[in-house]
Amino acid sequence: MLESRITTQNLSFAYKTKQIINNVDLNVAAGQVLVILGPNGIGKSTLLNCLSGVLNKYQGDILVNDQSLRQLTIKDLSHQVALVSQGVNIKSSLTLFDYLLLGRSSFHSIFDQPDDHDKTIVKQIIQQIGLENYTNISLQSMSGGQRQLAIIGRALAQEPQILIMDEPTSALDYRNQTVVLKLIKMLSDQGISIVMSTHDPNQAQMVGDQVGLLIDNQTYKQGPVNEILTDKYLSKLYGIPIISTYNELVDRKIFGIGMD
Ligand SMILES: Nc1ncnc2c1ncn2[C@@H]1O[C@H](COP(=O)(O)OP(=O)(O)OP(=O)(O)O)[C@@H](O)[C@H]1O
Repeated sequence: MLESRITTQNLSFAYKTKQIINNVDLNVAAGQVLVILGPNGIGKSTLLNCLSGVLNKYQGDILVNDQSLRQLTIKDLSHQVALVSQGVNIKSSLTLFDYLLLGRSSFHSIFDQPDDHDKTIVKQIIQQIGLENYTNISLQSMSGGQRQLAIIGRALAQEPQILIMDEPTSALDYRNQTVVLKLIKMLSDQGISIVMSTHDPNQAQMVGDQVGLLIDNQTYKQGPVNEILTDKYLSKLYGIPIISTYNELVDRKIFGIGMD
């Protein structure tokens, strides 16, 4: 199977004069999960939108394997990189099945109809995200959490090598958070590279290989989970005491907020 890594070189981005991302060098090896943490408004979505090609007026470079994102055609880009955006408010009269089929459009010319292979893939994905009972329900009739799962499903329908996920569990209950975190693990085991943002360090501990901290608009720090996910770094990142304890039942650290 084709595997892809994604790296950035001196990546910077500004909205007009408002500089958000400054000289970020990140790297994700094939099949690895990089979890981005940082306070509200620091630039996580901006960074992920650059990585997925949604924002393209950045400085520096983004490389998929050794090829610049700027050199990829839209079709090649959509086969390499898919974005799971924070779109729980999308209103669409499309059924879940047809919405996911849209994710297959880059495999065909605009005059082609989806074929049986596309439909089989979409059915499999609907099972993976646990929405079989909603196959023929319109997106606008679904709950926010169900729509978040649908957005993940549509990205998977692109069969990307690199998945960029902006807070993919933010609207989900504990059970569906587990569904998505297990899916992330399974996809990375299959060689898919994943960059996701979250506000929950516990998720970084559960699925991350690497953690990237957007500390301020000038500083990005990336390293292995064990090195970066420490009480000291997290307390500094959020400006409040963060205290972890080891839980032997789940065999990992659990992070909590320290309140005096
Ligand atoms: N289209 C835009 N035009 C101008 N400024 C923007 C735009 N989108 C975002 N910003 C600003 O850029 C900064 C970073 O926003 P971004 O959404 O990337 O942060 P974030 O870390 O994802 O935040 P959150 O955790 O709250 O989702 C914020 O100050 C925001 O106000």
